[in-house]
Amino acid sequence: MTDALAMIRLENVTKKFGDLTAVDDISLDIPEGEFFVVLGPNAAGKTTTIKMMAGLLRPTAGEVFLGGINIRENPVAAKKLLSFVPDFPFLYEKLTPLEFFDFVGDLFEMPRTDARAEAAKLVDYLNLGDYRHSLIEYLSHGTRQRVAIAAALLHHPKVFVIDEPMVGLDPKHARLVKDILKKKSGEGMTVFLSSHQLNLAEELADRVGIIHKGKLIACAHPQELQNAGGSSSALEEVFLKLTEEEGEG
Ligand SMILES: Nc1ncnc2c1ncn2[C@@H]1O[C@H](COP(=O)(O)OP(=O)(O)OP(=O)(O)O)[C@@H](O)[C@H]1O
Repeated sequence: MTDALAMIRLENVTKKFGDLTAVDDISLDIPEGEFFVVLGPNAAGKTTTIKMMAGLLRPTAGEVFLGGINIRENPVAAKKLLSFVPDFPFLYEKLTPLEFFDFVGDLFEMPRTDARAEAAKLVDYLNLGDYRHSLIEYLSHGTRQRVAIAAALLHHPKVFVIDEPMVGLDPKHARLVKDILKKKSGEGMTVFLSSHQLNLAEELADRVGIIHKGKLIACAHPQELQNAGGSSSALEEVFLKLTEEEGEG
């Protein structure tokens, strides 16, 4: 992966809110097709990092690049590569999922026939068939979450950023979401996923990053992290040890 173009690049990114440094000088390169999972305790700075990647927050210092494009200098071109699913996605309540997919397809200037063909595949895959004509306002949290993920996948994003994707999903639908993200990553989509679920990182990640107190304190293949924690440590032990040691210093 030496000189491959990083699909996501954070260059000395810092975000301050008044006196609080929420993200502290993070640098990170994520190559095309990598499945990157970021872990960290509450208030570590994960969502703030993600919002800077998605162009929703401007770093106090440092730069973010998507596909080599500086998101501050060229936000529209950078965001065309991106899909971002927040932990509580915004959806238009008065649309049905199919109407919403049409809307998203138009937003990304997809030909209607392509958008509908892709939407049909995603509806099928994510088990949304029974709800495709229901108003979004009547859907359960887990169903809405799947609608948001389907909408985000519709335009074949190069970079897929998702904050806490499994919240509210039952085991069957969590499995479907994990499988489709892993499959898309295998096809070249770069995934940046934030979670509290360590097993998710063990299962899916090509690389795991641990953010604590705004700093990226570890970044490696899950197995390497486990090895670093002792012969057969579970990722949980490594995570607890790293975030505890850094804790009261
Ligand atoms: N808009 C804001 N104004 C002031 N402080 C903020 C703002 N957004 C986040 N913070 C603070 O920045 C720190 C990092 O928050 P962030 O939401 O990035 O953490 P997180 O790692 O996503 O946490 P969690 O796992 O609890 O969701 C926290 O102390 C939070 O209170």
